[in-house]
Amino acid sequence: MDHAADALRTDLMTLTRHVLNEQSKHPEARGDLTILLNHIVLGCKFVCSAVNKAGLAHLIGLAGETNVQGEEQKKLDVLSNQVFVKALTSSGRTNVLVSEEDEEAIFVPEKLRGRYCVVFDPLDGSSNIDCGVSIGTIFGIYMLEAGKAGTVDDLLKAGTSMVAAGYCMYGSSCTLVLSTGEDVNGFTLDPSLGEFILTHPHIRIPEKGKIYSVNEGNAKNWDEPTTKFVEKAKFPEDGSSPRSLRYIGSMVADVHRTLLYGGIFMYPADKKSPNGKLRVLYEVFPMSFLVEKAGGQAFTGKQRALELVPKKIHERSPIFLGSYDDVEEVKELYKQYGA
Ligand SMILES: O=P(O)(O)OC[C@H]1O[C@](O)(COP(=O)(O)O)[C@@H](O)[C@@H]1O
Ligand SMILES: [Mg+2]
Ligand SMILES: [Mg+2]
Repeated sequence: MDHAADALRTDLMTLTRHVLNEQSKHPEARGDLTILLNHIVLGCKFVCSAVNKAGLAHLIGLAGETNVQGEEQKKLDVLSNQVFVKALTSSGRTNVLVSEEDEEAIFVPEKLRGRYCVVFDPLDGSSNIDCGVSIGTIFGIYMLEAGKAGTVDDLLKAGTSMVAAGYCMYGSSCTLVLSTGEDVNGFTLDPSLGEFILTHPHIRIPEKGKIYSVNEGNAKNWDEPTTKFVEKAKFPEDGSSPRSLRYIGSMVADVHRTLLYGGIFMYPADKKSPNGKLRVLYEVFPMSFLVEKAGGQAFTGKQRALELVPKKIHERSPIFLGSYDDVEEVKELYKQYGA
């Protein structure tokens, strides 16, 4: 038997094939989610190619506009948003869209309308664009009843109602991490083939980590549980080695490392930002979904992150996510010291 050829047949899995395999587990499925995911993947490939060329093509610069968060938009933010709105709308499978870059929700015209709602951050970590550090796209998917014209209320629901979530990281390689509700799998883009290949099957986050990830520049404004956690990470009381600090400042990259190596990523509340910085719908929920599916936990300082019910589409929340034991420690500290 030709073992090499056999290994190739069984081990080489493209993202397209993987999504079709997932679909086949649901005999009633009509392939709508598969088509939608294909369009998201197309958007990711497009943005990846733009990110790779950005420095060369003088694409980077100010677009002369500000987004709904009051931040200056880079051209790449604008371009990524346009790419995803087009990719999602033209899939013919979406209904209501919420993007970080658009103040209002987008309602897909009736002739293109499908049953999925998508929330997304088209370009996450935008302060890192100019220095070539990893950035990404984050998305979460909800399903409506068939034939229904969605409203914003269909998205103001607990994160537990998402049916799929993922992110694509534009870094030293382009990596897409996806969960359609069971396990979490990572795919790396082979740029010459133009295919995402399964490189990280069944991602499981280590139960306990040795890394903590937080913007320590905000430390003077933190609440007591966050301060205590970081103090213990640096000066362990049990004589163990201190944990390492890693903070990239792109949520996608910081969460990706946390998923693979373990540890905790946090963007806590502080005196200046009592709701933290990260947005519930298209940052906190999709990442919490992936971390939970990989065996970790996600906590807001008050509750399980996915049980939060947002009141506004651009709402923010504090977040602590990562290895099960590390998040458990944070939960204990909130019990002990309160917020
Ligand atoms: O610079 P800070 O305050 O540490 O914030 C970093 C966080 O802000 C973000 O860049 C916000 O995302 P956007 O770039 O999509 O606005 C996250 O990716 C990151 O975790
Ligand atoms: Mg973001
Ligand atoms: Mg963004």
